[in-house]
Amino acid sequence: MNNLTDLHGRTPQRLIMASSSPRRRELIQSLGLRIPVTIMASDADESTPADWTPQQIVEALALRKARAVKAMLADVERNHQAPAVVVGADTIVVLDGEMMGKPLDVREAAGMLRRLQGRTHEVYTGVALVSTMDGREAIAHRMTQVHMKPLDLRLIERYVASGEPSDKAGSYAIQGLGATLIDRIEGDYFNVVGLPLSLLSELLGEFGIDVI
Ligand SMILES: Cc1cn([C@H]2C[C@H](O)[C@@H](COP(=O)(O)OP(=O)(O)OP(=O)(O)O)O2)c(=O)[nH]c1=O
Repeated sequence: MNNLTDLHGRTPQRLIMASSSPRRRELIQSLGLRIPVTIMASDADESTPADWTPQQIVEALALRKARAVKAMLADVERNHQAPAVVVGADTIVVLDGEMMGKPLDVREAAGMLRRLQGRTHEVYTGVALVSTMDGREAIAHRMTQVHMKPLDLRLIERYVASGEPSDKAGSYAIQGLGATLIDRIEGDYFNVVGLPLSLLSELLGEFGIDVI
């Protein structure tokens, strides 16, 4: 027996993305995996102690999301035997050590963009995989540096009015109109969008799922 199978020699037969984010859904589906991929939003608590680092936060929240969906599955699928791997992810933006999640309203969105404009910030995304077969877990994160152009206040107001910032950490979407606000990045683009596909493929490999 190799380390890609559980004690019964089984490999995961399905993947469950523990997310309500349409970006994460599209990204994981873009891999075209041979096993079925389904989506299930988690109800995980996203509060964290004030002294945690960005790495600790994104890894812990990614794991909470994956564990919460695994627990929900145990309730709703008592008789479902097909072994699954649940994937959770969490993204935050960090400027000068200050962490930014999703804005509560347009005022906060504009405030975040006023601070980010003309500066370099970091985007952290944690990814966690949890097996329903044996409870095995794998957790990691990636960091991408993002250089944002200087933006004048009227542009920020117009961008916020577009509605795009509302459900995005740091109040911008690099995959949307926000692309025009970014000068350049260092690191994985998909990490900024919310699911680093390169890291995800490495973790899936540890669970016996080959992307290519
Ligand atoms: C910086 C940035 C973030 N984002 C998004 C990715 C995440 O969806 C969101 C960060 O919030 P998260 O709390 O990580 O995720 P979520 O609440 O949207 O979804 P779920 O917890 O159900 O998986 O910000 C972009 O889409 N583009 C970007 O450029």
